[in-house]
Amino acid sequence: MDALRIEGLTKKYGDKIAVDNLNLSIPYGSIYGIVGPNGAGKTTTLTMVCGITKPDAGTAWIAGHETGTLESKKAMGLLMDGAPVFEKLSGAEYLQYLGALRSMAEEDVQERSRELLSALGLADAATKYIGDYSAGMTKKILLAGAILHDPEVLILDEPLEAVDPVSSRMVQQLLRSYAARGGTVVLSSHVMELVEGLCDHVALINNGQVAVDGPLDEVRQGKSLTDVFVEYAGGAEFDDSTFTWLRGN
Ligand SMILES: Nc1ncnc2c1ncn2[C@@H]1O[C@H](COP(=O)(O)OP(=O)(O)OP(=O)(O)O)[C@@H](O)[C@H]1O
Repeated sequence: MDALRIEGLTKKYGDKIAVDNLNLSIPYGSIYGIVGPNGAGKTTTLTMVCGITKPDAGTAWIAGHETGTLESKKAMGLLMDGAPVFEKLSGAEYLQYLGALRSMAEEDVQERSRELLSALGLADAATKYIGDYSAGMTKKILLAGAILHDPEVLILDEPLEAVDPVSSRMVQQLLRSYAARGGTVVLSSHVMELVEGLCDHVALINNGQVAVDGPLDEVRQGKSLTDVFVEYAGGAEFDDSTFTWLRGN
């Protein structure tokens, strides 16, 4: 059984096929990177996987539980880039709220919150409104919220974009340690160095489909992930004869 299995997921917006009969198998204990160009369908795929967006066809299973079921929601921790946040809760209150929602024992929530806030450099901001957090601080408190209940699978949409290098290193260590203990991380990112340094598996999504996937070294075949990305996703050459108006006289 896979930690996350996606079969035939499809989503259209009008005439645009955002996700096109997409299949993916993500093994337990892996740190799985999903990469692809802007508009490739990464976020749409992840929102369907976690039950936020209803697919037109296909389904997914999280730790063996079909998407949308209570069991699937219990099994996952979720960080969605751009999702609304509780601006009028402090970081500590947000974690308390999530703990209560998950019926966690109060002392567990206290202890885990303390550890998470401290590790993520948010201890001093624990009593500050999330609405007053910077973009990176918001990412980190959402990550703390995703991991608080020790889920089987963490689904993280662009978790480290806007996070400073010190915190990013700490988060990566946290994710590695979580995966080494059997947890599964599925993350999307545009930072190829991050994916190369952190993930053991990768899938490149292009035009709503998986262009290539597998263990990182098999996908890379001795090349950099950026080269593989450009190979599959293509890239326009910059034409120096254009933009003549840019600082032109
Ligand atoms: N709610 C929506 N209504 C209409 N079109 C949408 C909607 N959500 C996504 N799309 C379209 O679906 C396609 C896939 O978008 P998606 O956000 O999944 O891409 P992505 O790979 O996450 O991109 P990025 O790397 O820029 O975050 C895009 O063409 C986008 O315009």
